[in-house]
Amino acid sequence: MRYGSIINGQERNEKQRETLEVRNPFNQEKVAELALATQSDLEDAVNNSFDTFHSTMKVMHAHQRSDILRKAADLLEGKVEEFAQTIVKEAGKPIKYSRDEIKRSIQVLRFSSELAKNITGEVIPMDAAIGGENRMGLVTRKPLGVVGAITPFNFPLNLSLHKIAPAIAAGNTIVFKPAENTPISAYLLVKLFQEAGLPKGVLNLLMGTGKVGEPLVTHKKVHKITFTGSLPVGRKIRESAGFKKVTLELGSNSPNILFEDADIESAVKDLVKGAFAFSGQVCISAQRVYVHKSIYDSFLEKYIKETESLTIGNPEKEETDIGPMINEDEAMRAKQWIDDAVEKGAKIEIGGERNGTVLSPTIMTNVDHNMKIIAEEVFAPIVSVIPFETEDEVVNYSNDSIYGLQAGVFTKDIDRAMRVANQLEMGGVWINEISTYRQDNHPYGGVKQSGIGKEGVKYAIEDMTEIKFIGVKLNPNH
Ligand SMILES: NC(=O)c1ccc[n+]([C@@H]2O[C@H](COP(=O)([O-])OP(=O)(O)OC[C@H]3O[C@@H](n4cnc5c(N)ncnc54)[C@H](O)[C@@H]3O)[C@@H](O)[C@H]2O)c1
Ligand SMILES: O=C[C@H](O)CS(=O)(=O)O
Repeated sequence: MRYGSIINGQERNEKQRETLEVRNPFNQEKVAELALATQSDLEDAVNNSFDTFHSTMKVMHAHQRSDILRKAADLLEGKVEEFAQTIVKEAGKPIKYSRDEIKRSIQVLRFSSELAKNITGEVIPMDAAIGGENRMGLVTRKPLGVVGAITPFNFPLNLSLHKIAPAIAAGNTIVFKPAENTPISAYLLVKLFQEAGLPKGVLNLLMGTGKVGEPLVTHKKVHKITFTGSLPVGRKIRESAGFKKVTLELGSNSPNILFEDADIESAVKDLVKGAFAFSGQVCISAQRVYVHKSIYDSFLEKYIKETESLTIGNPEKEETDIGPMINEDEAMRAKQWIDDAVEKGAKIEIGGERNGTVLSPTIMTNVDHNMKIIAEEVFAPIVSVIPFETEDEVVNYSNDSIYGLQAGVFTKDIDRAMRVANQLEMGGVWINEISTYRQDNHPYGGVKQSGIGKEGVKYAIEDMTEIKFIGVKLNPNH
């Protein structure tokens, strides 16, 4: 199948277009061909989104936007398997995790549908200021206009919906540039919205690489860029976006801390999933596990044993826990980071083997903060287990990073849990839960170089609207 951009409801898929192949990361079979967008498609998409904002979207009421989002959720509920199988093929995500992603996506649509009807403002007590008597002050929320949404390969449906659904709820139009390796779910999503009754031009789709992402970021008619992806690209976007609002959801090297009173059995099970789900290609994947020295040996032994029980192989199979990475270059890069750490004195406790795009789940010890597998975002099935002695020490270790997205703290002592949570330089901290856990309705987004702004439907809507003050001077004699 060949997939093209969709602008004002029309697909642009002519034969003479430059194309890009999409290959199944597990077996390298050709899954699809992408008909790439040109500079003139980009102009058309942005202009059409701009015009649609001023015509269609400005007169579309909250209850209509809410209905479309709810209808999209209902339709997606009937297509879980079609979308899940697509993500298996284009991203190599094991089927059970692909289905989880679709189920979360349905919730994102439902939260957005509900919140579309609840975008409220406030009334300011104007007489609180001397001279403010007989005045009324209203704080209202207005949509921004055209939102440019640029998304990554690893949660191609849910992370796209975390931008598109709140943007629609808030009354914006969207130019959507999905990752070039996972364009099919993006295409199906735009079709799903068409079926749900979204007017053409509200959601325009541009197929292509960063080459089409760049001019979207700098375009004068785009009011906001919401980007999820890597730090280097995020940095570029920040520098070139000018006065636009920018949300950046970037990477991390998430720490998880186990104190001596942690429930080891359940932490072990959760941290296997937390480090290795989708081969660690999750921005909040458990990358650093700090374990109190009194339970270190026992934890490590159990952690290795549980990791041994994972099933590695074809992501289409129900029993598969670990499938491929997105491509061979990425698997080679990760393997090289392991080798580099070993050269510097690290030990592989389990894993460390690469077969094409598949890297076996790897636990490392004897690591230090100068190794890439600790200091940088590993984004692969590699986790390091590190002993610590004191609370201060582990807080310092955890904060010794350019990133700060999410962390996990495991202890039965609530005072300690809260003390540590407050000291961690993170966008979010889970207590007795892994860093990798995310619900779609809590604020989500990093500090430091993990990003700017928040998602989680309510918070994305806040970032996709502008506060507008309206003041009225009343005549007390009327
Ligand atoms: N914080 C989060 O919520 C979150 C969630 C998922 C993934 N991520 C991060 O995403 C990364 C992995 O995803 P990826 O490999 O698809 O990321 P990536 O940065 O390579 O690509 C993301 C998107 O940006 C586009 N792009 C590339 N260059 C561009 C440019 N110069 N201008 C505009 N757009 C450009 C790509 O085509 C793609 O659509 C990891 O670093 C991961 O941590 C973060
Ligand atoms: O990859 C990072 C994602 O934000 C994880 S999740 O889809 O939000 O759980």
